[in-house]
Amino acid sequence: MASQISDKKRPKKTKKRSRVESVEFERINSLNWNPTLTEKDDAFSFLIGSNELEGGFLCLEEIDESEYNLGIAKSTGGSEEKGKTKPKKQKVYTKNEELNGEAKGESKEEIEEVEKETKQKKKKKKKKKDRINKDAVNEAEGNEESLAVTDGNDDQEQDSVDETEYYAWNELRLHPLLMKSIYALKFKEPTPIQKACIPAGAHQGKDVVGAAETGSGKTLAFGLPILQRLLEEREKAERQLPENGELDEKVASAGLLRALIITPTRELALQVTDHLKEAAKHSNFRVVPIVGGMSSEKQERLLKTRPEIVVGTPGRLWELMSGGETHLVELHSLSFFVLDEADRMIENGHFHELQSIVDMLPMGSKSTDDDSQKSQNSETVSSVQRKKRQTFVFSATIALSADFRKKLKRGSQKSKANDELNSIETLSERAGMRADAAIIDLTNASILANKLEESFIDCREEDKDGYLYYILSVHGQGRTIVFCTSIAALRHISSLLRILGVNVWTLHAQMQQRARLKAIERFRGHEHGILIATDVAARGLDIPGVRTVIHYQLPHSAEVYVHRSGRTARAHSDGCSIALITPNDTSKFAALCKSFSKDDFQRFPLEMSYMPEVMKRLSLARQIDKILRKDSQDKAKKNWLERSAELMELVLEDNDSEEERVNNHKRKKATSAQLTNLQEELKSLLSRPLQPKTFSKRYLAGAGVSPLLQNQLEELARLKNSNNSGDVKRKKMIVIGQDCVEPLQALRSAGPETKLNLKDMAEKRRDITELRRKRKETKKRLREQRRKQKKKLQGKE
Ligand SMILES: Nc1ncnc2c1ncn2[C@@H]1O[C@H](COP(=O)(O)OP(=O)(O)OP(=O)(O)O)[C@@H](O)[C@H]1O
Repeated sequence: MASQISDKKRPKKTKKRSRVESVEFERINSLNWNPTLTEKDDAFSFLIGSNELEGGFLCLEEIDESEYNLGIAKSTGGSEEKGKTKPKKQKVYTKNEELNGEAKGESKEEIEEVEKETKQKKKKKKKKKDRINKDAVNEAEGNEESLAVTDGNDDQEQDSVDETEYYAWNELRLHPLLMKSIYALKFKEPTPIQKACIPAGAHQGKDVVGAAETGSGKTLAFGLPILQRLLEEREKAERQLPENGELDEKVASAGLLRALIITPTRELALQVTDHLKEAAKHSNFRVVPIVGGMSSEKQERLLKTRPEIVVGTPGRLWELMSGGETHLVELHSLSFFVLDEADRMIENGHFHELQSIVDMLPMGSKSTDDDSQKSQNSETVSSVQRKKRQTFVFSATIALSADFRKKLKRGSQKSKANDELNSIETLSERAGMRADAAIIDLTNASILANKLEESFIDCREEDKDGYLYYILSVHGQGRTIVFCTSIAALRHISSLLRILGVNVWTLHAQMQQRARLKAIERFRGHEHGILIATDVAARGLDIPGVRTVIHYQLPHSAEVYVHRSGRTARAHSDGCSIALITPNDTSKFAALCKSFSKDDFQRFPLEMSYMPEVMKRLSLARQIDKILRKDSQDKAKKNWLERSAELMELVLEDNDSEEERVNNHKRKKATSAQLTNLQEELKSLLSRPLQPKTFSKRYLAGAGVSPLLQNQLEELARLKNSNNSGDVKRKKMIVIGQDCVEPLQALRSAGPETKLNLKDMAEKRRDITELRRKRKETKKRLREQRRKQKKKLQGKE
């Protein structure tokens, strides 16, 4: 309907509108995007409202609207049913239609009611402006009190904000409503990737390829430009309205899908949704996640609320799109297309669906007849808007991908030889990325996060469990994520650690989505939590306070290593990673180091005197685990047999002889007694703190060291170390209060002797190979000599 209106009138109005637009543009550009709302600038106050559709992990986990008061319209998703979710926007459009005399089926009373409501709103708006104005006056009069930035809907949010602390954001000219969110998030300054991407994405309207280290704020680097442009667009249309009284086509496009963000994992999609919701809190844009593992019907209901921004995983998105879900197939209005963790997207398991989604996007500037066909169905958005769709492609490891590395080096020039279909470059181009895209690569040579300290422990395969237990119990401070490559390994260590009394949560792809989210939520809620995860948790998960990442098994690629390690040392924090390296891993590890251009790696400092006690406990735990595993396997087998028999209506007969039954019974009893004994023994060991066999001269360690004693010992260590400054290597004393020292702290306190120079290592390896070759040659020569001598002797005879 809206397009019918504008189509008829457009030719006459174009000139006037473009003049009005240019005046408006000038005015908007001249606006100081300072969050101090003055009467003149405060055109947004009436838009401020709470986004009722709050998501978050738990909301989505349960996703039962009634439990979480989501207020999702159950039937048609019509605006009337949305309740409080988007009332203001909806009313504005109704009014617009009325002004254009095009409103259908609206009675006079309805129109009067709308007018009445609009008047009330204006009154409210004026009240708020007065209040803000008063604040501005206070400020102008030199009142030192910081301005309280409040949400338009409630006065409870009275956190006072000292805007001067946020001056670093000024140059980015973000919308006041976005600045309000930034104050609430307490992000004092933009991160470098945000600084680089916001001008290009938000003000120059460019496509952006962004590469920056893990945890560097990439989500807002694409999220803020999207919100900024949507806000500007809305504001412009709102301002235009009273002047020409005509319905703006972009305003009419609200309620259509404007931004589609695709992430490789469900958890990441939910997290990005949460992050964007926080940023969009005051702008009233709706952000909805569409991910697998949750009921499609419920997600379809979420889509009926017609969110402007959808964040999803390729599988579920494609499932709904190919099923013709209305909101998702109306892509003519899409102005932003984002590939987060783009390099992961082109890997197996994601690519097919993603390609199908990309192929559904209108072709932008390469618009074809086919597109114009589609646009006939599009009621509201002009082809100009379609051509302006922005594409954002982000990842921390994009620069590690061979084809993109080339592109990043070349700048925005187009690739000449790009035959590979499943490359990020091809995918971006198919998604409509323009040749003048801004390419922003802030990754350093090693790609790894700056504040990340890396280390390794070289050990035998059978000792890995022991070292893992050692780190978790001797240095059990802060959150830790232990990464495994296989689910079998994950099950093995989580079972052992639980027997050893270490509380762990697990996360892997075979878990139900609900359980996956619960595990993350619980891990997030525990200051010293331990999460054992496969690589589903490697990308994007943003959990504050993760201090240590342990690679129990090395990942298959350098990219995954970067992302795993990037779960720590995020935002402005530091952290460390520890890789457990067995002899089988050495070549893989060397290749990893090579891809990060790393010269030296640090050995994690171990206090070996703990190991006898560690191994004693571990041996008991392994025996207990074996018995419990066997028992549960037997039970599962029995249950399966019984169930199958029941299904087939058969009666199971016990064919065992009396003697066999007695023996079985005896065996069970003995196993049970053995289990009790082992458990008792382990319990008694666990009741005592883990103690080193002997106190080393260099390390003072032990459980239960009080903070006071810890301080005194540290002071002593400092004194001792400064007295022996000449011979630091031998005499340096480190104080370890068990459970008080984070792995990072232990790593930093360790002397330079733990540094392993990889060049030296490679040289040594070369020397050894050379030595072996020489030995082999000598042996061969000797053998040859002996053979000749033997022949000679035989000839003489
Ligand atoms: N300007 C900022 N100042 C402080 N913290 C910020 C800022 N921007 C984002 N953050 C915080 O930094 C953390 C990491 O952000 P984000 O998840 O966007 O990183 P990322 O670069 O996408 O990481 P990854 O590559 O691992 O996905 C988040 O907790 C986010 O809230």
